[in-house]
Amino acid sequence: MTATLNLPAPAKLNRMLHIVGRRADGYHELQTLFQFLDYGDTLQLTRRDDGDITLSPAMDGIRSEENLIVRAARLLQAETGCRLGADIHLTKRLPMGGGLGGGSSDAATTLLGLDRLWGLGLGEERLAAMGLALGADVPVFVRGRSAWAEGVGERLTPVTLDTPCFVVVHPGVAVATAAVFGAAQLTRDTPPITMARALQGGAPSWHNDCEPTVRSLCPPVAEALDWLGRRAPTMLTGTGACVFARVETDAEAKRIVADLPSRFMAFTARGLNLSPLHAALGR
Ligand SMILES: C[C@@](CO)(OP(=O)(O)O)[C@H](O)COP(=O)(O)OP(=O)(O)OC[C@H]1O[C@@H](n2ccc(N)nc2=O)[C@H](O)[C@@H]1O
Ligand SMILES: Nc1ncnc2c1ncn2[C@@H]1O[C@H](COP(=O)(O)OP(=O)(O)O)[C@@H](O)[C@H]1O
Repeated sequence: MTATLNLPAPAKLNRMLHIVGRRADGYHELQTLFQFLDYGDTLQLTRRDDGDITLSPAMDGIRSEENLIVRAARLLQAETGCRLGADIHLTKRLPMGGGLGGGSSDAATTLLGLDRLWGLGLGEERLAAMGLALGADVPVFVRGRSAWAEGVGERLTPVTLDTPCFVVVHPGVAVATAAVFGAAQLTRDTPPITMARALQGGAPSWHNDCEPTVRSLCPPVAEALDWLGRRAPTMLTGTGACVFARVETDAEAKRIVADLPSRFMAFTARGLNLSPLHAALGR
């Protein structure tokens, strides 16, 4: 059996995001379209026979046992009684608190990668349920298909979206998801729509209900929205901090990035309907 796997942990974008209510436990009910990007982190997973889980290099500000990668590995051991372990090396490219789902994607790659490396053969159903225990955004990365999501993001319907080139701008700050959902001014009562209606309108009709709140809580995000918005139709992803624009050609994307003020960071990427993780695993 293979002892080492090198696997991608792609970024996601929320192509639109509506907040349609609030549950009794305080969590917000969403309607959102998730899409993957051909850009993200990379994990190298090497099997160990002694049950230990190691993660390198250390990530600033996150203790190893809090890291979603280590938590995903431990959860898989606890749920299955598997006595194998792993050395995990992370190449981190996605900004933390960026709305690109980096931590959630790392967790999903750990679940699917160790399932393969340890020969567990768990189905996607069980892996997605374990993922949900780690975070609301983990199941979509486990499923690996562009999706219409409802609830807190766990009720997923696969969809096929357009796959344009995007410019993603990171304004150099992190946005705390809890601060956005705790803000008094947040719109929480957008009337629910059907998936068919969301898809029918297409990109020009899409918006993110978090955007006005994040704009006022976090001026650098407002600046990034305005800067990119002068060049192409721009939106916030998730609760930020990253903003993205859909562009017509790779050349246009490169022109925009070449113009970038030094206070921002940016990358270009293509939208994908199948996660590169699933492509790599042949799922
Ligand atoms: C809203 C999304 C859209 O993709 O934003 P991003 O995190 O990607 O920016 C996600 O679903 C976020 O999911 P995730 O990042 O896992 O959120 P968590 O860490 O579980 O939530 C942090 C805090 O935000 C609040 N929260 C989160 C999700 C939600 N649907 N309703 C909430 O009220 C809760 O107070 C929670 O304690
Ligand atoms: N492997 C990981 N990568 C990124 N963040 C992680 C990881 N493990 C735990 N976290 C925590 O999850 C938080 C959210 O990170 P991330 O998923 O990158 O942002 P977002 O949810 O905005 O897309 C981070 O601020 C960090 O405290």
